[in-house]
Amino acid sequence: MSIKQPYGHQPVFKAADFSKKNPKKKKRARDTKGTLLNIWNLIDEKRIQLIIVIFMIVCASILSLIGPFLIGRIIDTKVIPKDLSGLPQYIVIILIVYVSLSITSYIGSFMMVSIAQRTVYLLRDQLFKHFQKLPVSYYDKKQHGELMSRMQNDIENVSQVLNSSFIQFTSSVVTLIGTLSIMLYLSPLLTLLTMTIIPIMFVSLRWITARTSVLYALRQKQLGIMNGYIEEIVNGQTVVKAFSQEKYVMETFNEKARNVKEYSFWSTTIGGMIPKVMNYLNNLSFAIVAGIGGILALNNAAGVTVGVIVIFAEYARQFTRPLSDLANQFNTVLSAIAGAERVFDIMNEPVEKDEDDASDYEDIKGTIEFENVVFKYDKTQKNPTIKDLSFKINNGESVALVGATGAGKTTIVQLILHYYDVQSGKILIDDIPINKMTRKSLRKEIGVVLQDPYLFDGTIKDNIMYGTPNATYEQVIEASKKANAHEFIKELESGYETVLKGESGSLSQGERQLVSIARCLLQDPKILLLDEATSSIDTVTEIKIQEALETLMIGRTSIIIAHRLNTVKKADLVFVLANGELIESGTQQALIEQQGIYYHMLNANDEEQIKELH
Ligand SMILES: Nc1ncnc2c1ncn2[C@@H]1O[C@H](COP(=O)(O)OP(=O)(O)OP(=O)(O)O)[C@@H](O)[C@H]1O
Repeated sequence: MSIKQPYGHQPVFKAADFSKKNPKKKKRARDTKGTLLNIWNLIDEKRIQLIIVIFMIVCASILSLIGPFLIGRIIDTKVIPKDLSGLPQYIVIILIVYVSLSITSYIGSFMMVSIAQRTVYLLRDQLFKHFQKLPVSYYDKKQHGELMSRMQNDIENVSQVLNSSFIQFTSSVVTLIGTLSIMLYLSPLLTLLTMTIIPIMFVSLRWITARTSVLYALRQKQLGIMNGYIEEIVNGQTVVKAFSQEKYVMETFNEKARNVKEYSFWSTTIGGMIPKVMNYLNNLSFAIVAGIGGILALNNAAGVTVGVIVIFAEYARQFTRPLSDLANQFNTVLSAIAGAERVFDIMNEPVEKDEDDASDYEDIKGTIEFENVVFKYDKTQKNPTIKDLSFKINNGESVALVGATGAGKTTIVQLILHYYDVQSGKILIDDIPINKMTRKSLRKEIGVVLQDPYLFDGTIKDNIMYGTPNATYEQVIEASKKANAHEFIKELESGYETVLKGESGSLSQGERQLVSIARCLLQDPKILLLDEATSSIDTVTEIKIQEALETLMIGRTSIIIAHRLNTVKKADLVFVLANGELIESGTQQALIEQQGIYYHMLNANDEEQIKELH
């Protein structure tokens, strides 16, 4: 959680804050063509369907142009000359036109929704699958919120555009071209008059959208900040309460919510001007066409008739609507393409990949060896996190890693799991470099028990079976008994079927660790990597954990990031680390006798502690 000055104030929104500097620039895709091509590839087997949709949209748009044209013709050829012959046929044709219009646009929309949903499903599915394959180093560099935003917002934008904007966009283009062509054909003069409003329309729309796009972007940003804050505070509730920061949290939230409110108010208010302005301009254009067209019709000039005026009145509306739609949709489409590009960017990130000559190893015994290992998390890092580290742990041995915070204990564990590649040196399991083993076969033989074990939403049984889905219920109980977890689980109302929700429900940290030890026992790995819990666990549970860990360690090579003397005492060897280097190693007896760093770490003044270790 970020630390802020209590009761400090964040800058609040000022109406004058929004400038016309366009933040959209950043949101434009770098490679629009490439991104569209990627989407096209994703649509894949639905391409024919997409072409049918485009055909339906074109038909619907043409049909919507025919309707007013026919009405105008009826006025000129039937109503004004008072000749009603053939009128019923005209009416039937108009009916057919409008019914066909409804059918084609319905079919088009229906098919488009199916294409859109499938495409978005594929996009989500592929992105999620890719998330599973990305190396741990990728997640180190990215914020959790950012990745969530790709998964949710960016894909949602693509979904919206495919669901509705695509049809609107295509139909606007066809309608615009069609209307303009018919208008020019009927009366170039009236067409020119209708178009007099276009410059006014463009200037006013530009003025409005320049402001709304900034405001919408700022609103989204503020919304993101507010949502991030909610997530942070929900997760950190216990800390908020422990430090009595409720008032500060409420004030800070209020400020963020106020920003969202202000930006939403201004963006909606200014954005809401668009339909009003368009309506006003439509009426203006109608007045011009009706006024000047009327004079021309009365004087039988320029081929203008009452029917033509009626057609123009309708077309003038049809002409400005797609223009404003296009202006509105343009940014939505561009920002969705940019969102899609960000999604494809992630999908282009290299995945965790085994070397070509890596093989599956079935019978790992569990010897672990580091040979002059040098490792940096980041290539630009000046000092390596692990510096020329060498050691060997024979199979079945247990090693306690000790050292100050930041010494590199967790890093060693992560390197054995092959989460990262080392810069130089070798890590060997049973004399085989781990980069020659598939990660799957390596990790299958490594059990991990973390300080604060992660349990998933689901039953306790499901959590114990997480790495061993084919285990029987009896095996689950047996593992739990060995892990000292059976006692507390059976006391729960639903026993093994107790559902854990959100941060492992109501289990204590100690109980969570017992469940994770049971999970590890069931997995029955050759190598164990343990990170002992640091926080205080009640003595009874602690004894249970100690016992469970001892059971777990029998017959396995174990590396324990030890925080308790008792654990260190029971390990075969102690490795003392400082700044990524092994500065002392040996049995604890030998280290104490050596009276070196480990001895001093144990607090040389505390005779009791030393005695306890002997
Ligand atoms: N993902 C990471 N990216 C960059 N640096 C990291 C990363 N993880 C750890 N480090 C750095 O590497 C060094 C060793 O960290 P590591 O977590 O291995 O120490 P540790 O001995 O396990 O400490 P602790 O006892 O506090 O858990 C630290 O300086 C830490 O800041």
